[in-house]
Amino acid sequence: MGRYFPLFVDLEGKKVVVVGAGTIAERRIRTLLGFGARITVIAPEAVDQIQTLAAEKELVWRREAWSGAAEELLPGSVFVLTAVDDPAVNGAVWRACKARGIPVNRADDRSRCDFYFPGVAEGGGVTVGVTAGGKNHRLAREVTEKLKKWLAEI
Ligand SMILES: C[C@@]1(CC(=O)O)C2=NC(=C\c3[nH]c(c(CCC(=O)O)c3CC(=O)O)Cc3[nH]c(c(CC(=O)O)c3CCC(=O)O)/C=C3\N/C(=C\2)[C@@H](CCC(=O)O)[C@]3(C)CC(=O)O)/[C@H]1CCC(=O)O
Ligand SMILES: NC(=O)c1ccc[n+]([C@@H]2O[C@H](COP(=O)([O-])OP(=O)(O)OC[C@H]3O[C@@H](n4cnc5c(N)ncnc54)[C@H](O)[C@@H]3O)[C@@H](O)[C@H]2O)c1
Repeated sequence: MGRYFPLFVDLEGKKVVVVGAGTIAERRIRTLLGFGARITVIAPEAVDQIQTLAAEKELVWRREAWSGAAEELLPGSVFVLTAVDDPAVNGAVWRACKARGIPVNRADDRSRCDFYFPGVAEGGGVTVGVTAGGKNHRLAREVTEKLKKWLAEI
């Protein structure tokens, strides 16, 4: 795998589908909401924070397991994140997205990501996305934290 190009995407008012509503989905949803995305979450169970966001109408939670019927929710999604604790489900979501040409990120398999979810640092009107090329999320976090501190000072 080569290096990934850092693309900056306008998400304001745009649809993003997230499959799974656990710890990883919640962290990523928070980041995406900060960029104005209109999020639909598909999962039978959700962590409290996602339930609260749904109750506050910050996102739409479809309380259902991934299925063929849920595929109808994919069209129009700028990209899809799948962060389910079951590789079979993540694989099914991945295939459905590939069949429709929708960029997809599988949180459990770096080799099945059309894009990586970056560490995001913002400050002083600057947005930085950090990746270690899929090979070292700890390093990505460390660099992101340093950048956040540095950006807060400018
Ligand atoms: C940067 C950050 C953004 C974010 O996630 O928000 C991020 N991972 C973060 C944290 C983190 N990741 C993992 C743990 C738990 C384990 C631990 O503690 O060590 C924790 C810690 C935690 O969750 O606290 C495990 C893990 N990660 C991946 C796999 C699958 C694989 O490698 O194949 C597995 C094994 C899963 C399993 O066990 O099945 C894959 C990916 N993770 C990526 C991004 C993508 C680019 C990475 C890069 O740049 O190199 C990439 C390649 C694809 C993608 O998912 O986009 C964020 C840190 C920044 C922050 O927190 O601010
Ligand atoms: N990329 C990363 O940074 C990273 C970090 C840690 C873990 N992971 C991977 O991400 C996966 C999710 O981690 P987590 O900690 O958020 O898990 P979690 O257990 O907190 O959440 C799993 C979610 O998947 C949902 N789910 C289960 N079956 C489903 C189905 N059939 N259809 C739709 N949703 C379903 C559950 O309801 C729950 O909301 C892990 O299995 C791991 O492989 C990735």
